[in-house]
Amino acid sequence: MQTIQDLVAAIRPLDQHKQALAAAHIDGLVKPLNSLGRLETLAIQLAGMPGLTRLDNLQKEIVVMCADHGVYDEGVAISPQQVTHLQALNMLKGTSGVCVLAKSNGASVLPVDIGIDCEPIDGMLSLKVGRKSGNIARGPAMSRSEAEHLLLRSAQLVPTRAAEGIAVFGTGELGMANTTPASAIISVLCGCDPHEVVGIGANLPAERMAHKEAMVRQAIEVNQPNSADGIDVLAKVGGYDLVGMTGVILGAGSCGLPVVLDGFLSYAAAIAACQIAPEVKNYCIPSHFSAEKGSQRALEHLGLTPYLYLDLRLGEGSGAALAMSIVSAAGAMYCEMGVLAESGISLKA
Ligand SMILES: O=C(O)c1ccc[n+]([C@@H]2O[C@H](COP(=O)([O-])O)[C@@H](O)[C@H]2O)c1
Ligand SMILES: Cc1cc2nc[nH]c2cc1C
Repeated sequence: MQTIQDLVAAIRPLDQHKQALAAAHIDGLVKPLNSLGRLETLAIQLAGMPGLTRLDNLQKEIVVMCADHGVYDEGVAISPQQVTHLQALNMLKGTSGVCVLAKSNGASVLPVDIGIDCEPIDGMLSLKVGRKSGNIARGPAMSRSEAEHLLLRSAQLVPTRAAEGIAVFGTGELGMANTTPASAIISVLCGCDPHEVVGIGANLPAERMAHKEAMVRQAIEVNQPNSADGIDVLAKVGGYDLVGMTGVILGAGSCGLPVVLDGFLSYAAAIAACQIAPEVKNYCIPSHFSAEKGSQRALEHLGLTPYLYLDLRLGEGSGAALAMSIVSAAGAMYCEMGVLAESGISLKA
């Protein structure tokens, strides 16, 4: 993929003919009509994706974009910044929350250093162009060319992993303070006040919330991001991990493959991806409703209804990992259920 334009142009609409055939197939399965609810609409969504050749035995992977954020220095998060580095090591060891949930749902985890504030980590894929993004409360997170470079490199991970058999991608992240840039992205692209979207992140005390909100407001004022240009918004008030997630979403769309979103950070990335290429929404599968404050607003903007309501707010891709089992179940239902016509059952009394 040479340019962002190529990436966007490769995102095709879902195949409506295949979807109509899939809907008819599902209606003929041995069950009352529509009784598998959203599992049925999910299978129809998957059936329309040009990159999926089969729906059974789907191989799944969560790509965890790990990065640090300059805006951490403004006191917008309480976890020590080194947690990004230390928890990235746990990603490699398999002891992080997402690793455990991915394993129990038959998915692999691909941790990526896309800007952790540390020396290169042995055994970890690196797309790093800097050790942490710029402080958005004082200037841009990165240059436009850095954002474009990282977007393309992240998108390229999808065909690379798809060549190894991965069919379903999940968006994960890790980055202390990243709910601050995510709130800024959502405020700008949804056209709403920061007060509507700024939340506690990883347990910011109530007395620091007004300051975090002020920093989001300041970031937008200082940088003046153009809400009609998703890349400008990501570069000015985003962060490396958020750009990486946006790249994975666009990359999945360009390969005609599904991408399962995680929580608040992936809502921000998905909103940016949809600004850049609206067609990519068809490839997005929501997972859970994050407990972060701005979730309702962000999901409304995306027009997506999550499958799981579990009060999760860990991030890392943990909710995407859980929802992978729903994606697999939709595929199994589609491929393995018996058909009414061969069952001797008539639905009419
Ligand atoms: O996924 C979510 O909805 C979510 C909500 C709040 C916090 N997080 C995680 O917590 C970190 C960001 O929180 P904070 O307070 O440091 O901005 C980052 O590593 C995220 O993975 C994640
Ligand atoms: C331990 C820890 C793990 C995390 N995973 C995502 N954000 C996190 C924040 C903390 C503090």
